[in-house]
Amino acid sequence: METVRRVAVVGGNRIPFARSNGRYADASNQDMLTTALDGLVARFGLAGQRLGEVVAGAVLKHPRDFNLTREVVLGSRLDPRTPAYDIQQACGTGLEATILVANKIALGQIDAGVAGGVDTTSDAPLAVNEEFRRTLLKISASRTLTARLRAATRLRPHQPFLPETPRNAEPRTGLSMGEHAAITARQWGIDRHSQDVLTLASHQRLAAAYERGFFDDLVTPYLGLTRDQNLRPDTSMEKLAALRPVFGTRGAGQAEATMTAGNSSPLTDGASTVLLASEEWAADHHLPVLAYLTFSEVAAVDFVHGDEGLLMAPVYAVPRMLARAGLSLTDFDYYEIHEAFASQVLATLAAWESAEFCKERLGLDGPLGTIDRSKLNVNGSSLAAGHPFAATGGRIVATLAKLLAEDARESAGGRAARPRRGLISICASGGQGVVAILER
Ligand SMILES: CC(=O)CC(=O)SCCNC(=O)CCNC(=O)[C@H](O)C(C)(C)COP(=O)(O)OP(=O)(O)OC[C@H]1O[C@@H](n2cnc3c(N)ncnc32)[C@H](O)[C@@H]1OP(=O)(O)O
Repeated sequence: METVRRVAVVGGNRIPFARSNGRYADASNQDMLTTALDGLVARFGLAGQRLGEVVAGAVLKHPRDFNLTREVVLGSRLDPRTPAYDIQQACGTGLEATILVANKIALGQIDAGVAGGVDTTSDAPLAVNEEFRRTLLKISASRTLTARLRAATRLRPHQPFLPETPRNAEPRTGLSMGEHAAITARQWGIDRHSQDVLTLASHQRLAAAYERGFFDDLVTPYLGLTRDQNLRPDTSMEKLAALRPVFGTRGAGQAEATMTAGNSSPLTDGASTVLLASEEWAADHHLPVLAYLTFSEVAAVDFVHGDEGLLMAPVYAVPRMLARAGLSLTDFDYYEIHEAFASQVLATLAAWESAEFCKERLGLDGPLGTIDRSKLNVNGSSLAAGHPFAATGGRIVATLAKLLAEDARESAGGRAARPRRGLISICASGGQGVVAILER
């Protein structure tokens, strides 16, 4: 059995995130992820190096992208002998990829690797309709001309013109992510004003972070974008309050619909990567360590048969992880809670603050705790930056690792100080949640 080693986050690189059908409308997943990876290679002097592995993925993937990540490695400046493969855990993909690479490093199976994710809603895959596809398969599998002609008689002129587009909907319920979040918002009584306050803070904090150069060594300009295209530094409570609700507007309770295009993350294109390594590998390559990935957890909720919110699985994953780590919810300097929707972040916090919920559902004696809001998403999150599904995890890991490193440097002035800690929480479709702890 190998010894468990500490896993270092060395750094990250992403491209600015673009609005759907915005600046990256003509870019593919492969183009974007290759650019993000090559930026990482350039930043850390990895050209020609053979890494342990590269793990990444996309939520919306074309059939042509058989092993997208391997194609990306072959198109990058890494040694082509670097193994690579795709994973998919919805919006948890980037963080799950990070955990996979980290686990192999911890077990001594590899010394360094890259985790990443990419998504485009502009270049989404289109499938031909099911009936047409089945007929084409039958024609191509037919062995004789007669059989082929017989299969071809099932073709109908309208079939080729009815493509199937991917829907941002949960297969088991047919509801969109936003509709699910609206149900949860109503269950938890999350009001419009609180959602807009969180949204405004996200934009203001992301803008401030860009202004002070925080992202200078995390984001590489691409196709004319130097910062996230969705960022609206000039947004205001008045502008947000003027937007009309877009989710929860049908059926019972429509009068209380609170979710708008402002307080929902937008459809986004983008890619991110993170370099992870053993401490020895980082030292051998003269690369400073930003932070360490110490714990992770994945949970799932039964949103199909029960009354659990689709995006509420992190509510369960976090306390389990805290119990294993011997920590409480308030033992953190920073909280990175992915902002799929402002209402979902606020419902998550409300659940942890509810004695009743924590007793009944989490088996605790009382509330899990209340977090200090000034420590939440201090450099903005998905409401402002956008949310290219699989790329969000890498954005968050790299951002938090750098934040912890900066903070440790500033607060200790070089002296040994208490460890700095950050919590990552990402909700994913399918009723799942991926969470992790970074320490410095
Ligand atoms: C998938 C997983 O596994 C887990 C998850 O993360 S779940 C989350 C997955 N993601 C989603 O579900 C995406 C949800 N978002 C959407 O579907 C779409 O963005 C949306 C339906 C909410 C809005 O779409 P849209 O109408 O095309 O947005 P958009 O045109 O940008 O904005 C509408 C208006 O609001 C305005 N607006 C948006 N944000 C604003 C802000 N912060 N301040 C001021 N105005 C704003 C825009 O300017 C626009 O105004 P005009 O019509 O006057 O131009």
